[in-house]
Amino acid sequence: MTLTSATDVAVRVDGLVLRYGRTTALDGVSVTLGAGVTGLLGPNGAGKTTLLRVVATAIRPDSGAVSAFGHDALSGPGRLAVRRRLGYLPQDPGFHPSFTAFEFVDYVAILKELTSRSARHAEVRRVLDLVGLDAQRGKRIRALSGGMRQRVALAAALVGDPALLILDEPTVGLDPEQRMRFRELFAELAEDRAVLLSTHQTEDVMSLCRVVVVLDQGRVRFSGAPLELAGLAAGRVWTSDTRAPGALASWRTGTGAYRNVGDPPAGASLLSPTIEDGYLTLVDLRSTEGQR
Ligand SMILES: Nc1ncnc2c1ncn2[C@@H]1O[C@H](COP(=O)(O)OP(=O)(O)OP(=O)(O)O)[C@@H](O)[C@H]1O
Repeated sequence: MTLTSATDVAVRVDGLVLRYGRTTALDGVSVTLGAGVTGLLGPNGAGKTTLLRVVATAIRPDSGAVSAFGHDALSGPGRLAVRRRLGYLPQDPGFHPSFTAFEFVDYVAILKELTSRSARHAEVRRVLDLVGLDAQRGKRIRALSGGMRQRVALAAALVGDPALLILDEPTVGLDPEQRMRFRELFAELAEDRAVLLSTHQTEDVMSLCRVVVVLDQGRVRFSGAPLELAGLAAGRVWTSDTRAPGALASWRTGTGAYRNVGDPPAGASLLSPTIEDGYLTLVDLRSTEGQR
């Protein structure tokens, strides 16, 4: 199945609950993914990585359902069918530092059941080329920069041309130029694929995502277009000459004026909200800081 329109559902997650001991990491999460990039935002510990790992079939939930491309991802045969169609870039890809970039991606390709050596090697060259690492393919991973390692991990996720890409903070630690390159690549890949992207970068969400899901304490707090998320803060962002003590967030900007998010005082001079402002109105970071 190729995803031809944004309304084709690739993945359906329904009522996921997952506990680690006494911590409830997912508390009844439901989401659907179609073609395009779905961004996952949320504070540290919100459950983003846990959700990605469930969709990637790396861990099982305590309850709930996950289906992808019409297969039940929680049953044995369904799980295998789903695994064959997904690529996963975890936060820690488990590199063996003495492997070369080529060897690492080749090793992943073997795990992905590409048994013909020549076809597999052609695929490894294709994905390394796609992430711009063709010239570095013989370099050992320990000798690569952090950004290049991220690209190796992305190449590994792209082996076999998966219809579903699951990316856990793929742009962390990248410089702005590399982030831009990754964005270009994700946008291109997402034209006919479902991409689930966990990130703390609200600019990535604004520039890439068709849908953004905000998770907080294991629950979906928002699901909609990035502009709708920004719109939640309409009328709640204002500028002032001094810090606004009652605001959810108040900071002095480079111009010397304060930017405030929260309930404005009468007569405040309002600003256009960003996606970050919308996020701040949903997730009151002050109420959760002590718990994380
Ligand atoms: N293997 C584990 N054992 C016990 N608790 C865990 C485990 N993995 C995650 N948790 C807990 O589950 C909750 C959700 O964690 P998760 O890693 O999914 O959050 P996250 O949104 O990805 O956070 P971050 O933005 O920091 O990566 C947290 O309270 C975390 O401490």
